[in-house]
Amino acid sequence: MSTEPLLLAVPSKGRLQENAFAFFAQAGLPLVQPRGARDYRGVVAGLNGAAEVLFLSASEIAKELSAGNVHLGVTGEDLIRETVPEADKRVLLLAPLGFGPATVVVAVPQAWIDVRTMADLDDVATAFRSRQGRPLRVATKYITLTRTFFARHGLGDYRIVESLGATEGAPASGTADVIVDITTTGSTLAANALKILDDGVILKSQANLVASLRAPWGDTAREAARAILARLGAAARARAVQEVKAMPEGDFAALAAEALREFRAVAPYGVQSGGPLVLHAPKDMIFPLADWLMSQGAQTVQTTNLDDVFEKKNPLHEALLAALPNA
Ligand SMILES: Nc1ncnc2c1ncn2[C@@H]1O[C@H](COP(=O)(O)OP(=O)(O)OP(=O)(O)O)[C@@H](O)[C@H]1O
Ligand SMILES: O=P(O)(O)OC[C@H]1O[C@H](OP(=O)(O)OP(=O)(O)O)[C@H](O)[C@@H]1O
Ligand SMILES: [Mg+2]
Repeated sequence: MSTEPLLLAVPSKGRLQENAFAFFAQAGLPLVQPRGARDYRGVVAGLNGAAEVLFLSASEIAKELSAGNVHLGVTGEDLIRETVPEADKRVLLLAPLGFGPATVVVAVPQAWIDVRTMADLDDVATAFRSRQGRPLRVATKYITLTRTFFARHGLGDYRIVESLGATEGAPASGTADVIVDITTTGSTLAANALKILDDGVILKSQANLVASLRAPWGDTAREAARAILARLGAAARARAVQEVKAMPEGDFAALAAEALREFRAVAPYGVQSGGPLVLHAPKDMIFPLADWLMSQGAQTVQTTNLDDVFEKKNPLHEALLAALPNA
C-alpha cells in the first residue's frame, strides 16, 4: 500500500495565482506555505500531510501533469492543449474554475480589409507564395494549436515564427504577417491594429482543475483526492444552486417532478407531506421557479445562498475514478 502523499501543483505567480489561492480557501482547503511566501512547497491544511502543494508557473504545471510528476494541478486549458501530447491519455480536465479566461485567436492586420476568414487567409498565403516567393509568416508561442487549427482549415503553406512575448508587435515590426495569441479584453490586439478572423477562434480557455493520469496514484493519494474533490464539489454545487423553500398547494410529489422537468430543480430531502417544499435550483432558474410556485398557491417563496452542498454522489471524484487505470 503506497503512502506517498498527493502532489497538488498551484500557480506560484502570474494571473492565475491569486484566484487559485482564493479558490482553494473558499472550498475550506487553505494552502499553507509553512516557511513563508517564497517557499515553493506547502501543504493543504486539514489533510494530515496527505496532500503536498508545489508552487510552479502555469506552463510548468501543464508539463508536470503531462509527465505524471504531480497528481492534480491548476492551469489554463490553453497550456494543456498546447503542451500535452495526446492530452486525453495523459490528463483529465476535472472542472473549469471560472477564472483566467483567455481566448486563443488568429489575428491579422486591420488594414487587410478583405481578409475576414481562414479561407481568405489561405488566399493571402497563396498570394505571398506567388508574388513574393515566400510563405505567410505566423508569429506565435502556441505552435501545436496553430498547426492543428491551420491544418483543419486546409491551410498548409505558412511558416511559424516562434514568439516568446509581445507577439502582437510582430506584424508591425515586420517579423511576421499574422499572429496566433491569447486575448482577454482585446485591448492589446486593438493597440496593435489587429483584428480576429470571423472563424479564427481556436480555443476558449480558462483555468481548470486537472488530474494527471500518469501520476503514481497510490492509496494515500487517492484518499487525499477524494477528500479534496468532496470539498471542491460541495463548494461548486453551493455556487451553482440556491435553496428554495415554499408551501405550494397540491400534491408535492407531482409539483417536485414538474419543478425538476421545467426548472432543473431537485428536492434533495424528498417531499414531506406537511411541507414545506425544499428545492435546490440553478441560479438562472430562481425567478421563473418562484413565479411558478406562487402560481401553484405559494404565498411566500424564500431563497438562500448555500455555503456547501456535500453530496454522496460526487461527479468530480467519479470522473477521476473512471479515468484512472485499474481504479
Ligand atoms: N490576459 C492574459 N494574458 C496571459 N495569460 C492569461 C491571460 N488571461 C488568462 N491567462 C492565462 O494564464 C495562463 C498563463 O499564466 P502565466 O503567464 O502567469 O503563466 P506562465 O506562462 O507559465 O508564466 P511565465 O510566462 O511568466 O513563465 C494561461 O493559461 C493563460 O491562458
Ligand atoms: O486581450 P488583453 O486583455 O489585452 O490581454 C492579452 C495580452 O495579455 C498577455 O500578455 P502579457 O501582458 O502577459 O505579456 P506577455 O505575454 O508578453 O508576457 C497576452 O500574451 C496578450 O498579449
Ligand atoms: Mg505569460
